[in-house]
Amino acid sequence: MIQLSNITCKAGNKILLQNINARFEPGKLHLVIGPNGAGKSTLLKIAGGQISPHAGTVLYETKRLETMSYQALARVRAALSQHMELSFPLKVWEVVMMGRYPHIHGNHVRKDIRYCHEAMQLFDLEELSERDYMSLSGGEKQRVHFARIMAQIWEPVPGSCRYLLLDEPLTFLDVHYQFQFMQLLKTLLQQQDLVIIGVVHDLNIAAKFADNILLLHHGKLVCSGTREAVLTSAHIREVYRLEPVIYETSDRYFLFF
Ligand SMILES: Nc1ncnc2c1ncn2[C@@H]1O[C@H](COP(=O)(O)OP(=O)(O)OP(=O)(O)O)[C@@H](O)[C@H]1O
Repeated sequence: MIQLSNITCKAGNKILLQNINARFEPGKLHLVIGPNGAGKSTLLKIAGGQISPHAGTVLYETKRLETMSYQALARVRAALSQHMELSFPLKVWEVVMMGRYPHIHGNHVRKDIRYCHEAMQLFDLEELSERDYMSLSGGEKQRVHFARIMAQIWEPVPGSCRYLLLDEPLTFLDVHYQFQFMQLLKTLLQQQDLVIIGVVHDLNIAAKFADNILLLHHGKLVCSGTREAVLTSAHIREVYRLEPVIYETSDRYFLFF
């Protein structure tokens, strides 16, 4: 579980996040939505320990995040950033192996190779394993980074959850891989020690896959909960200045604009 309590974050005089309280339990898919500039990436970076808040606390289970060493954190928490680019020649498997660095003392061992191989299988990357990363398409590169971050937290950690933070993971993916990726997250969540928080822009993706949706606007948490509670006409109008038509049946929930 990750718990954010009374989180406030500023840049100069600008308030990026104001008094955010949120709890991210394992086994559920938590998706953060909100318009451009709402504070979604900032929230994710604070939850992942990449930036520190000006006020408030971040707990990983019962541990305060700032008491964890960088290496201890990197062994349990993997983050996919919005702008991850590598501009030096590496093979695909070498990029995936970078995920294992927090676990490696000296050279990688057989176990690291196996985990990377399994992570690449998960994202259909076996055939690309020897390819130069820089020669890949945007969607292929994105899948390499999925494999890298999964390799980072492949092994369950005794006494701890594992945490996966995904900032706009669906960018670059075609609709097939978008759905495949979201389905895969749901499957991974059957391992009850995984906490997954993602940022997405597509409200229908959030409606279809999220167990818990957090709606941010101007650095404030407007509301959180189920799709029926969060993706209402009133919230969409207030935050996105659009009038949706909502189609709802017992198992489906769509927004049309
Ligand atoms: N270091 C900084 N200095 C000044 N302003 C910043 C800084 N970092 C972020 N901001 C501002 O804070 C606001 C929230 O940024 P953030 O990246 O968290 O938004 P977001 O919801 O992820 O947006 P998007 O959907 O466009 O990616 C934006 O207005 C951004 O310009």
